[in-house]
Amino acid sequence: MNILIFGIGGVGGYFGGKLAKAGYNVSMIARGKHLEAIKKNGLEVTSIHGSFKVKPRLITNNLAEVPTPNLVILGVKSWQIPEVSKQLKPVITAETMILPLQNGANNVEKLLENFPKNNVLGGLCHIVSFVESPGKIKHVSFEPRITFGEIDNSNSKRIQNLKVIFDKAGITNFNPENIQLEIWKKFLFIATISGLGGLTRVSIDKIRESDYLFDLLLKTAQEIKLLANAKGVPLAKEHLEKAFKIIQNQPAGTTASTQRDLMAGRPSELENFNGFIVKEAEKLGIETPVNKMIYECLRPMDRLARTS
Ligand SMILES: NC(=O)C1=CN([C@@H]2O[C@H](COP(=O)(O)OP(=O)(O)OC[C@H]3O[C@@H](n4cnc5c(N)ncnc54)[C@H](OP(=O)(O)O)[C@@H]3O)[C@@H](O)[C@H]2O)C=CC1
Ligand SMILES: CC(C)(CO)C(=O)C(=O)O
Repeated sequence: MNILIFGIGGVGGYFGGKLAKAGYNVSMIARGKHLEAIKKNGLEVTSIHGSFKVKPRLITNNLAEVPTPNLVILGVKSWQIPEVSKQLKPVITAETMILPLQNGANNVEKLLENFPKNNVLGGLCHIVSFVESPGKIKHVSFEPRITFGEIDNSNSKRIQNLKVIFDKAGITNFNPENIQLEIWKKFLFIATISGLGGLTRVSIDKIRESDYLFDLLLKTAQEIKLLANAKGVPLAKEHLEKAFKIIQNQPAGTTASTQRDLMAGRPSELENFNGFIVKEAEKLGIETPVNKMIYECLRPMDRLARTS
């Protein structure tokens, strides 16, 4: 099994590192100082579940050097998927599985613009991790977990094989009955806290302390549920309640990664979060005024981050 990890950031670095450590034939695509550091010293993963260092079979920025992959795990940001898909095309065969782990609800759709259905899996992950310095990944909280499945939700042989691979690598994993629902459950949680968090620039506890802001948070989530339902995704009241239980239980000081990108003036996943909600809702004739307000307030900042 040739595994290609494209993007060795917090997510690609942690899960790719675990697969390489388990002895799988892992190639990694990275760039810049990070690439040089991994080439020289290997990939170092500092984790609350046990730190380790690995040398992947191949670390490069040149896809032409990579052995034909059976599995590609995408560790880039969601807005990078279209560009990365174009780069990947020459190495993808009819048998290759492409697994996106990004936050966001339309990563599968973006992949399907470039690849046939058979190549694309649905996926997401839970972890809090980041590049600490070139060659070093830090995992600081959450039990890391990959949720994955066929986009038609069938329990195929290749999905069963993938489960064995993740199990052998010591990666907690979950093949749900409905991968679209899982993607939207995560999206409901992450898009809700990221947008308003980015706009208010305060951590979750400060939002919880304000009745006004907490109500806005709830309205953001209700609009996401409305959109999901209009798209045929059975996101239910109980999922919304569960997401808010998690929001209620987040420790003081918690911020989401997209919120941190927005606050730091880095390009963010705004377009894939609130931007996607607003545009998709407009197509379906659904009103999403709270998400629109958040999106339009943050849009100039995100644009600036991309041009500066
Ligand atoms: N980090 C986390 O805790 C979690 C993140 N997620 C989601 O996972 C996705 C990835 O996030 P995260 O890992 O944090 O992102 P990072 O920015 O840490 O990692 C992305 C990596 O991809 C690299 N990359 C992008 N394009 C290329 C390219 N063309 N060639 C080589 N390398 C490339 C980036 O390099 P460079 O720095 O040079 O741009 C960077 O190292 C996002 O959708 C995020 O929302 C989900 C759950 C948790
Ligand atoms: C909320 C969390 C940490 C869960 O994986 C996440 O996805 C993010 O911050 O982007």
